Amino acid sequence: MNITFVGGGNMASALIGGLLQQDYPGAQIHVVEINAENREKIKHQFGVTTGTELRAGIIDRDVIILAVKPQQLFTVAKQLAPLLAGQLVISIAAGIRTSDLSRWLGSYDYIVRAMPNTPSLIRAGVTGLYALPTVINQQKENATSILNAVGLVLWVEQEALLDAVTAISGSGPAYVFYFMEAMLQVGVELGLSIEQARQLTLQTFLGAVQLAGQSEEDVGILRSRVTSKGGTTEQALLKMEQEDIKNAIVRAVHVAFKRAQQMGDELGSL
Ligand SMILES: NC(=O)C1=CN([C@@H]2O[C@H](COP(=O)(O)OP(=O)(O)OC[C@H]3O[C@@H](n4cnc5c(N)ncnc54)[C@H](OP(=O)(O)O)[C@@H]3O)[C@@H](O)[C@H]2O)C=CC1
Ligand SMILES: O=C(O)[C@@H]1CCC=N1
Repeated sequence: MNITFVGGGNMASALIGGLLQQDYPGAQIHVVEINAENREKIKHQFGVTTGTELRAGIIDRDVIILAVKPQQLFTVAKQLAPLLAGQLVISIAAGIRTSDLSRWLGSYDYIVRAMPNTPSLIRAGVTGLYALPTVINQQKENATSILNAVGLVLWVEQEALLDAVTAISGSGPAYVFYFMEAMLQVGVELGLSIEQARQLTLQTFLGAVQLAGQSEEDVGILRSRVTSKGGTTEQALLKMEQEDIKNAIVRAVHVAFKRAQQMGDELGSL
């Protein structure tokens, strides 16, 4: 499949990097990017062809992945509309509904909405997918195969659930990195070198994730196994409870979900 990315920023880079790591032929990937700095970065990092314009020849490809910011999608869609002739359009924009994108593209039928995440760069991503009912099976398979190359794929039947996917796994890596930043900070405050704090923190996340993934028990039980009576973890968790950390995280993730809905409402009215 020949793929054109429109927008070559953070998420497009993660997808392209993951695809190339899986031996996807770079010659089949083209990136349209208006930002000169990002365009150069993509060209040097991945060796794929780049350009600044949407035009026939670039767009007559099997798959077009829209990877601009949600606020930029309307303009891109309006430029793209006259160039479409049956290609599969995959939009990764948070919040933007397929019905609105279809309207901007002149009642276009072949749209899949995707919500990937940045670990796609190392093929450890996870992507939620939703297809307009008019998308043909072969195109759904193509979308699955592209996103499967960079991680796990999960189709949802109701498009609204993609806003939940956005709040959990789309934004999720940032929550994890935030927690890591806190652990690293304390490690250094307590006298470890940055490298030691980094090794301890990363291996702790990796080990905990692998343990949770391989265990049949739920994460609450796994947590209780770390928490020795009268020990250190108990004190740390007590402090977290007192500071209402879990509820703060719950509220924060709900806010991400609401923001996705809000972007869909606001930008969808264009
Ligand atoms: N980052 C993430 O983890 C994830 C992001 N997403 C979605 O992916 C999309 C991109 O996000 P992200 O990569 O973070 O954003 P970036 O800003 O890093 O990337 C978007 C790029 O597209 C460029 N661009 C803007 N207009 C055009 C145009 N008309 N033609 C070609 N290129 C254009 C931008 O240029 P300029 O900088 O000059 O505006 C920018 O370089 C968003 O819709 C986001 O919701 C989805 C899942 C995860
Ligand atoms: O922050 C954002 O809006 C995008 C969507 C999910 C991750 N990044």
